[in-house]
Amino acid sequence: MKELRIGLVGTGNIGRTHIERINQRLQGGRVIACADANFDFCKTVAEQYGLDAYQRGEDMISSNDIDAVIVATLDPFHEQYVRAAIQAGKYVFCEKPLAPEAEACKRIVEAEITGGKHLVQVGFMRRYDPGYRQLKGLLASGKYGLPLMLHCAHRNYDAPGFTTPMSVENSMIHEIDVLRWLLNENYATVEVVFPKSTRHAEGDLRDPQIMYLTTESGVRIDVESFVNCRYGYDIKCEIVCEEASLNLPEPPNAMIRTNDSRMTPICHDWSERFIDAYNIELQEWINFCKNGHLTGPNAWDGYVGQVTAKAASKARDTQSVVRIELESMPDFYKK
Ligand SMILES: NC(=O)c1ccc[n+]([C@@H]2O[C@H](COP(=O)([O-])OP(=O)(O)OC[C@H]3O[C@@H](n4cnc5c(N)ncnc54)[C@H](O)[C@@H]3O)[C@@H](O)[C@H]2O)c1
Ligand SMILES: O[C@H]1[C@H](O)[C@@H](O)[C@H](O)[C@@H](O)[C@H]1O
Repeated sequence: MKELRIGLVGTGNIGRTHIERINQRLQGGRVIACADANFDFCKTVAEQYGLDAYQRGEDMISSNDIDAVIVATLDPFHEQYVRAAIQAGKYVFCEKPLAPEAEACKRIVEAEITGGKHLVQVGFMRRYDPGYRQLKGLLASGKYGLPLMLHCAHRNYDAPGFTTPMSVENSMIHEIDVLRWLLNENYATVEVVFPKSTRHAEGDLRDPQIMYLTTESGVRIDVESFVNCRYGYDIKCEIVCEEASLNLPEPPNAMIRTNDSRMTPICHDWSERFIDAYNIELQEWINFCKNGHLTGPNAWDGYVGQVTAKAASKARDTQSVVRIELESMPDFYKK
């Protein structure tokens, strides 16, 4: 295959950044078509980037002009397009979460198994972030003893329209996935507690929230989600091991001395903070689609994430510690 011809559904914020990175920076693939429920906007995006515009995502996905699909719509609409891609036998990269509900993720898993081919990759881009990859390498080296505790924070400058469940399902889902990948084990229990809420939280939103996870081997994790922190985009991860504390590196920035102070700027949002991770994940996805072998986060990882998120929702609503019940991984995903 010369160039992977990609159709993208969902031309919003991240959809457009993916079009730009694939068509202007990455190799071996090209977004040639797009679709969006807001068709007028979709046409302006198509015109800007020289793409074909489709009113219905399903029509684009089944078109013979398309080899592979990217889904970047709002979360509740991922399932319909991922399943349309599976139906058409096409590789599909779905932005996280695979779907907001565990049941929807399970339907995707079942459809993929029925189709008999690994087609789905989930946009858990932190697995590709050079900093998290360093942490994974340090843990694997065995030099620092076993991990015992993790202290994490996930802060967004703001999050218009966010609801209390979204802090887990849409935001902390990144930690749920990347920490399971880092530690190479599943979770056993989850609890969610609420500190005092910020005055910047809209409507009924409880913000910040703290999620406590324990893994099957007993590692204890705390993750703070603060989606209206109002100072920037800040992602922290400290892994306390038997003989060391391992810390996620921050993107480098020059320190500025000015106005009687020292200042080091930080990122404003995810698009700056994880730019390398997005580039690496999509370049690898294009390469793997072309040689017919996906290795990134799969539909089962997406499902496990939402089973954990569902347990977290129950823990939040009941203010109790909830056991995470996960069936064993199907053989299909062990290959
Ligand atoms: N990996 C990351 O760090 C990251 C970062 C940002 C967003 N995301 C994910 O990407 C997705 C999009 O987020 P965003 O910030 O770009 O949102 P956005 O609101 O900017 O864009 C969403 C787009 O989906 C379109 N849409 C809504 N319903 C649709 C439907 N039924 N069919 C087709 N199109 C539909 C909207 O018209 C809009 O253009 C979300 O799932 C989000 O969780 C991931
Ligand atoms: O909390 C946000 C995360 O920090 C980003 O990485 C995106 O996933 C975005 O969709 C979330 O709302």
